Amino acid sequence: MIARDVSVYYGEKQALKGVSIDVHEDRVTAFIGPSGCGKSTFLRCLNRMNDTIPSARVEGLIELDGNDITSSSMDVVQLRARVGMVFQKPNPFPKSIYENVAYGPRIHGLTSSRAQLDETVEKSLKRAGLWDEVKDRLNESGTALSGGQQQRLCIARAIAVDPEVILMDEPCSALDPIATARIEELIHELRGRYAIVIVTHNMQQAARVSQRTAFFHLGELVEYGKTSEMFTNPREQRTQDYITGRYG
Ligand SMILES: Nc1ncnc2c1ncn2[C@@H]1O[C@H](COP(=O)(O)OP(=O)(O)OP(=O)(O)O)[C@@H](O)[C@H]1O
Repeated sequence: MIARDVSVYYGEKQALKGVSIDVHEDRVTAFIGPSGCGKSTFLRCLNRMNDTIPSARVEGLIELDGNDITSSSMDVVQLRARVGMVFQKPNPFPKSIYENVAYGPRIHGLTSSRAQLDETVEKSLKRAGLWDEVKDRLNESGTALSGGQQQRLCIARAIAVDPEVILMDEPCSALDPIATARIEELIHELRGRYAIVIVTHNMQQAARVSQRTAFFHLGELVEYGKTSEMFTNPREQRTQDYITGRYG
């Protein structure tokens, strides 16, 4: 996925200023920066979630496989299957565990029989590291699971439609350390199969899970590069100040 000169306005206020970035298909990219710097705003550009905010206006070019996703002819439902999203608060549908995962493949017509759908549900739950915990209670409500399990269910739901990119907006901030560690392990396991972009407040988490890091400040992309280099030898003073805890 590539973004070129992307700016976002909420009414008159400019929240993002000319951001350009290439998201690598086989890597995990972390977006870091102090509160209000525009990380989530930019993440939401990548699957047109800003469309749901009436005051938001997006300028610039964002391409997925060479197609401009900002174009009015882009099918947004289709786009959100190709570029899935996992939110800060786990948000399973108030339906069974099975239905949470089966919903996407069904509405997108990805399976032709019940057996095939069963297979997709099982495969997605396995990839999300949840199958063993739920295989005997697929008909129970998704909302009855623990927070960490709910988040893995949301990841299984995203995976079920075979996306190219998975966007995660602070996916662990509502979870305890054990549930957080499981999600981080899962990110490792999913890497290579999907491009993953994760917004995180937690710099240790960015350092642990990502290979590329983008540092945002006041709506600008200040620095983007290899995570290992960014945390040991940042090019920009503002990055240095942030990672050493001088602000944010
Ligand atoms: N729906 C909205 N309407 C108006 N302004 C908004 C809206 N969402 C975000 N903003 C503003 O845009 C700027 C960037 O916000 P954004 O949420 O993208 O930052 P962030 O880096 O993700 O912050 P945080 O880490 O606190 O979530 C902020 O000044 C914020 O107040």
